Amino acid sequence: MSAVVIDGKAFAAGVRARVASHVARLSEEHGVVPGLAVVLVGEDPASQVYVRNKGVQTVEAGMISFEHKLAADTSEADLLALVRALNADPKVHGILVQLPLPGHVNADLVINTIDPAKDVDGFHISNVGLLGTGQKAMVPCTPLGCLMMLRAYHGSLAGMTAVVVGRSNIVGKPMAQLLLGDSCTVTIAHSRTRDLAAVCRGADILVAAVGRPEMISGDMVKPGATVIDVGINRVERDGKTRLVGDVDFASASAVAGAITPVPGGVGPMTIACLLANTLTACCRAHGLPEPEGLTA
Ligand SMILES: NC(=O)C1=CN([C@@H]2O[C@H](COP(=O)(O)OP(=O)(O)OC[C@H]3O[C@@H](n4cnc5c(N)ncnc54)[C@H](OP(=O)(O)O)[C@@H]3O)[C@@H](O)[C@H]2O)C=CC1
Ligand SMILES: Nc1nc(=O)c2c([nH]1)NC[C@@H]1CN(c3ccc(C(=O)N[C@@H](CCC(=O)O)C(=O)O)cc3)C=[N+]21
Repeated sequence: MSAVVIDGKAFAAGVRARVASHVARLSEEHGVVPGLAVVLVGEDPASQVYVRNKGVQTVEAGMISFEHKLAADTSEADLLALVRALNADPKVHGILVQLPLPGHVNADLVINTIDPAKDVDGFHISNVGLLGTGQKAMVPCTPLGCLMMLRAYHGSLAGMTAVVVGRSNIVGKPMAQLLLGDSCTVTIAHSRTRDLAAVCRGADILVAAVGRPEMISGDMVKPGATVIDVGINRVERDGKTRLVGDVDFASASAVAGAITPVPGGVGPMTIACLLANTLTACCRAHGLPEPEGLTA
């Protein structure tokens, strides 16, 4: 069997087009333009590429992009002061502080200083609590993008067995909450899980968010399962730097029913969902109707 490849890049282009048309309507009918502020501390090359992509796509969607690039040795106090200034700025509807932050900064403190209504990453404890209790929240972009693709492919996910490999606050845990919200039977696996292969083989939906290149191989996949590969790993192959996922695409796609590729899968959807969250935050801030189908 050869799996259907879920085209995240095309899917993301569709989401961005829907965002852009809603943004155009907002500015025509209400004179409101959504604004996204992205804060990058330090000069990690991968983060710089990612932040640049976000800025370009924000502007392409008709929104305003505010980029704040700070030196790696910026103090925690200065970063907190910037976050508070962005909280108070009415032109800014969404705030994203790129992670990871340098070690001398308390990342939890920074994230929890963001106004929850502007927390387009959905990492603030208020949004985490709202999501966990099934209330309206800002939903983390990467898991939201995965959920959108799963819903589009399967329709209802109710009753399916889902396994999420990885328990980080930014991917694994919120992914599990969203799948539970869609009535999957959810298992979260991690580095201490016994017999990971057997756990994974029970999954109708297998989400890999591990950060280990090509760790999930075809023998860990249930025949016909849907495999979502969140991993973004830069590896050296034949003298070149290549991007690979946490799933061994060649062996897994021979067994799975559907699979997302890397690149061109979850990554582009993450940015599309960031734009969708910024639009949603803007609509909520102005008491205007929210776009449909762009939230969880
Ligand atoms: N496409 C996108 O938009 C995004 C992609 N990513 C990518 O997703 C991946 C995961 O990111 P993130 O969640 O931040 O990573 P973290 O490093 O925060 O978490 C990794 C998780 O994987 C688990 N793990 C590590 N090794 C194993 C193992 N051998 N067996 C089972 N579980 C294991 C860890 O378990 P334990 O808790 O026990 O240590 C941990 O829970 C990375 O490749 C990252 O680059 C991340 C964000 C967005
Ligand atoms: N506060 C915060 N929020 C995040 O959402 C966040 C973060 N910090 N820190 C880093 C991770 C990583 N992440 C990616 C998003 C898109 C691609 C992406 O677009 N990837 C393209 C390829 C891009 C390339 O070629 O490098 C693809 O998979 O096709 C990758 C990675 C968001 N993250």
